[in-house]
Amino acid sequence: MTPIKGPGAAQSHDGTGLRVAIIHARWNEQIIDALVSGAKKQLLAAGVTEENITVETVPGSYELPIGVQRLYAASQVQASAGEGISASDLLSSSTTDLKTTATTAPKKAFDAIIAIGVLIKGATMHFEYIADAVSHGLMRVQLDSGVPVIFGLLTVLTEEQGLERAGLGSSGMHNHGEDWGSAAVELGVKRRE
Ligand SMILES: O=Nc1c(NC[C@H](O)[C@H](O)[C@H](O)CO)[nH]c(=O)[nH]c1=O
Repeated sequence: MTPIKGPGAAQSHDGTGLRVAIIHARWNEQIIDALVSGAKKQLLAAGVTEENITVETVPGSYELPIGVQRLYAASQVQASAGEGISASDLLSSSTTDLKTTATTAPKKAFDAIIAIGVLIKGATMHFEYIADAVSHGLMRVQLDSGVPVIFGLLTVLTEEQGLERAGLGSSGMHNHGEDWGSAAVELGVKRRE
């Protein structure tokens, strides 16, 4: 029987020419790395080129909203400044701890940004406060800036739940990062229309 819960039938969108950023926290790296790989795999499969995918990191999920905000703003400056200005020069001038891996500035601002983090419930209320702050923060950045921000924050109660949702568990659950990559392409394409 087809499960009721799930992302629905896959749609196909042409990601050619899209510029997408993946910004991820560095906590719980084994799960993070699998999620980032899954998202990147879907971006490439949709035609987004390697040079149009920028990967950034922040210390933890709590830094994702400011990281997304600063990264998008830097890409807008890049777009107005044109080629040749390295993104890291632009970012370093903004006294942020974000360092992009880009070497030359593509002309476009990001069409979509995927924010990836993994929060694992501990013995205190820290998990709840970060999850709430980051969820609202990413939504605010998305609506204020107009750039689609794909919500890639896993809020899991156990390590096993996190491994399962990164496609690393024994249940065969799919890698949720792939859903996020597909969502970034769809929203990026629709934003251009
Ligand atoms: O505590 N657990 C986690 C965590 N804490 C750090 C937090 O996001 C932030 O970086 C620091 O508080 C400094 O601002 N960050 C995560 O991504 N996952 C966790 O499971």
